[in-house]
Amino acid sequence: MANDADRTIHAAHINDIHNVPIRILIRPIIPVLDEDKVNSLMETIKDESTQNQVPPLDILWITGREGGDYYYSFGGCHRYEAYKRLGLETVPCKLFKSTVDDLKTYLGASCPDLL
Ligand SMILES: Nc1ncnc2c1ncn2[C@@H]1O[C@H](COP(=O)(O)OP(=O)(O)OP(=O)(O)O)[C@@H](O)[C@H]1O
Repeated sequence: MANDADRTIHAAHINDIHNVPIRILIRPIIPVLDEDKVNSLMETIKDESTQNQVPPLDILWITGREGGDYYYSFGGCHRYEAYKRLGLETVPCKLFKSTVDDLKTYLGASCPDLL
């Protein structure tokens, strides 16, 4: 049985991991990165025997008024950067179906008008 302490609140009941194209992820927050950590993660991800040690990113999946899908990503800054620098097309993600109200709790007045 999985250890609940290893899971975030968002992903606690979501088990499916999807390979999501990195180009469709919306990341509104500019991270402050620890370069050593990004490099170390790149090494771990590159090696097939260790890449499963890196947990998937948690994504807020929001459907807009016109039916479009928006994939917001907040945490996982170092993992995201490592996948991006490796030139990988997709990133393992857990999708959490969310609403614009959820998004507002992250973005406040910067929240886009999706609904
Ligand atoms: N070489 C590695 N360096 C750092 N973390 C690693 C490495 N290999 C596996 N991991 C795992 O990857 C995850 C990294 O998550 P962590 O919260 O530290 O950073 P992040 O979420 O990518 O960035 P941030 O917390 O800044 O948004 C951890 O679960 C850690 O155990």
